[in-house]
Amino acid sequence: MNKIDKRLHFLLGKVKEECKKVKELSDYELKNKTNEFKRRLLAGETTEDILPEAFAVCCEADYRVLGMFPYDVQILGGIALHLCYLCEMNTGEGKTLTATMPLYLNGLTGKSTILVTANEYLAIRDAEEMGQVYKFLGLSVKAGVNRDTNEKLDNETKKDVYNADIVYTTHGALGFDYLINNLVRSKEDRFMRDFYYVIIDEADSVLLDSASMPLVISGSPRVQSNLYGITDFFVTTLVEDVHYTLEDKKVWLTTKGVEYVQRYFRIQNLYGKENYDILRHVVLALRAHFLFDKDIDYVVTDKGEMVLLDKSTGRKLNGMKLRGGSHQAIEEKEHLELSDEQRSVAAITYQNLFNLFPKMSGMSGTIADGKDELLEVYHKQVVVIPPNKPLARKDLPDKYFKTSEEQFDAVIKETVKRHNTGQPVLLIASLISDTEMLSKLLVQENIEHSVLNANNAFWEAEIIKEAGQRNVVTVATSMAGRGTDIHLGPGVKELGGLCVLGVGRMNNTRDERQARGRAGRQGEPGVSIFYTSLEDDVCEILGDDFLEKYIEKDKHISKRRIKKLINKSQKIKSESSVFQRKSSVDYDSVMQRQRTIMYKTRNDLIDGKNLDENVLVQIVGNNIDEFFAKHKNVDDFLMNRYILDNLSYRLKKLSISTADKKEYLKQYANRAFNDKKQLLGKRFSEYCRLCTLSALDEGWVEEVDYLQQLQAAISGRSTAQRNLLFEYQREARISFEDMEKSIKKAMIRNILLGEVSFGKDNEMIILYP
Ligand SMILES: Nc1ncnc2c1ncn2[C@@H]1O[C@H](COP(=O)(O)OP(=O)(O)OP(=O)(O)O)[C@@H](O)[C@H]1O
Repeated sequence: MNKIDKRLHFLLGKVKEECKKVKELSDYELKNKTNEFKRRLLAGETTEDILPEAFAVCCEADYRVLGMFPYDVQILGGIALHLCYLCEMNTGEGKTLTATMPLYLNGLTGKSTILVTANEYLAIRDAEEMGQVYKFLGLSVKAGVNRDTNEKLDNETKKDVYNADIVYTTHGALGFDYLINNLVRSKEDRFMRDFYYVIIDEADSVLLDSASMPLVISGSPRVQSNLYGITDFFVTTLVEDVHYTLEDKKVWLTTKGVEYVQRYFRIQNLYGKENYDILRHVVLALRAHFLFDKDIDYVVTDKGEMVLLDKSTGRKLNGMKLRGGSHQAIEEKEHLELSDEQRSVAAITYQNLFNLFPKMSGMSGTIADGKDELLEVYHKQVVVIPPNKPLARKDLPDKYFKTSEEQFDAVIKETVKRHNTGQPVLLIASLISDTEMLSKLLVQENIEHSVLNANNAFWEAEIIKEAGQRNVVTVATSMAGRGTDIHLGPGVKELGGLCVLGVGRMNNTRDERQARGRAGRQGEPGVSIFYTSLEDDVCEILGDDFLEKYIEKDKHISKRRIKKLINKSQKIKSESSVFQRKSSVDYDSVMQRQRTIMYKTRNDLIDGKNLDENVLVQIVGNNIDEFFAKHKNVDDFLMNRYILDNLSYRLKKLSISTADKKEYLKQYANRAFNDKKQLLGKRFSEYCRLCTLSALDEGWVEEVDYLQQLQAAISGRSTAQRNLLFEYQREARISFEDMEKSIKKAMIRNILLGEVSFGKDNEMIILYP
């Protein structure tokens, strides 16, 4: 037993001792423990000190309210979660109940305690079901999402939600709320407390699979660029390996390609700042043509709309847009009407979101597969909790086929065979098109079945519940592979439990283990088999030409060879995902550093931190110095222009010498500043704060948008000679400095040129220049 396991078992022993004592308490006494714990925490005891007792109280409440007493392994898991490890517990071991203990303990601190689950259905279900326990013990609990995902919660409701002792929500809702909470303009509109403790359910899916897709809040549309059409055509004239290189799902221009762009667009240096827009559009068009495939990455609907597909589940991602112009570039390639290109107002990745929690933990049935990456990126250790009962599921060896035709044929034969005995069968495929094909073949065999590839987690979960009944056949995309609890109907155990048939190699082994994990829950019997072929989506990475050679009609190829090729493809695929995620961490750390500074400054301003007037005067002076540095000859016309644009709408001649123009402007500015100060009296500092906030937001929104685009543009530069990350960091630093300068200008302009009036509650209304 290693050191961590020893500590967990030691604490488990303590909890079990306390459990014996707690059993004797009346309901009233048990509930009263919550107040006692809160008092003791306030008096200086730590959560670790009270862990054994608090866990015991929660176990007893779990039993009295839900009829389930946590097993020892669940208590172990709960302790590991409290100690902020990432916890692997087998699928079906009861992670939902496990989480009640650490959530209760951390909820006692009065600090924000949150559990994020994979979808709205689970968040609402768990808040309701597990919520009964917390309510019984006197803690409040809320779900942070609505049943109807289109219906958004308003800020007042959100305040109520995030003030609850324990919150169940989804990672998406939490991320967006965090961003929205940092866009508010006044203290009263804030609805979130500082983060404290989080448990991430299906942590590998959130921290790894969803990690590189940032959450982005979009604002007003950008003016539509007319470069999409030209660059789209231009890209069709390029020759592979002469003008561009395509490798491992990446594409970039060769030196010859760069020269060709320069000739074609008649520009000197494609990488010069002045040609940034051309570079960006060429890169976008290259990616649209060579990295995005119709019917695999996206579909075009009858209405002529491009809709993205989720590669791991095959779902249509309605309403989801690629960022930084990629969406429009693909629309252009497909000759569709271009949708509005929205500016990014705020963005964050999950990695950075969860790193904001001083205490972060997670659980999943399949997290140990990613343990090295999790340690490297999140500095988090994975702890594997043994199952309560030994696993009785039989995971049979994968079956290998040359073509998808043979593969589907074999799956259907196996389904028919098992179905004839009454055993329930769950077929899980990665792509929507595969589920449709399976369904067609089942109809031909006259087998009744349900197909789950819709976009509604509530509905899905209800149907999948039936999947364990006698004679039931269910076809689903891998979205049914996580978090769904399939109970066996009467007599099914005797038939061997649920049979999971996986169709096609998945992108990583974790998804496969999740799919198998629908069977054999809680030590029940079950069976799983995967059917794979060279035409599986993962094998695409080997290249069409290469594959065609093998798939040719009459050519013989041994099963061993097929197995080798498929294993290799999955390995390449998951390694390239790891690489992509690591590079997205590096890129995002730049934005994270900037965001930390900006949010801190913003929060200080919203919280009423006053600006030092001397500093303001100094900024005015610096702005003027910079103006003179930029313009060698400042004549009267330029001077007046500067005054009108920055200092005052009314030009008046001051009775001081204009011999030293710089000095004259500084005096002018000082007077304007003092006039404003006099006009506003006591409310001057509040006014300055609001003006600064407005300038800050304007600058930051531009920067966020720019960084999003910069990342897209940079990724298309030749990787051979350049360190892309380094270039990105350098350009990001320059743009941050530029932003600081423009914020300083805008804040002074706002202060000196802003028009103030007062509303009926005497609130300040400012019309910014
Ligand atoms: N201590 C317990 N006593 C009795 N039943 C339990 C206990 N713990 C969990 N269960 C039951 O076990 C089932 C599986 O629980 P749950 O869905 O939380 O598993 P899971 O670990 O989240 O699975 P997955 O990894 O698939 O999400 C549920 O039906 C639950 O009611």
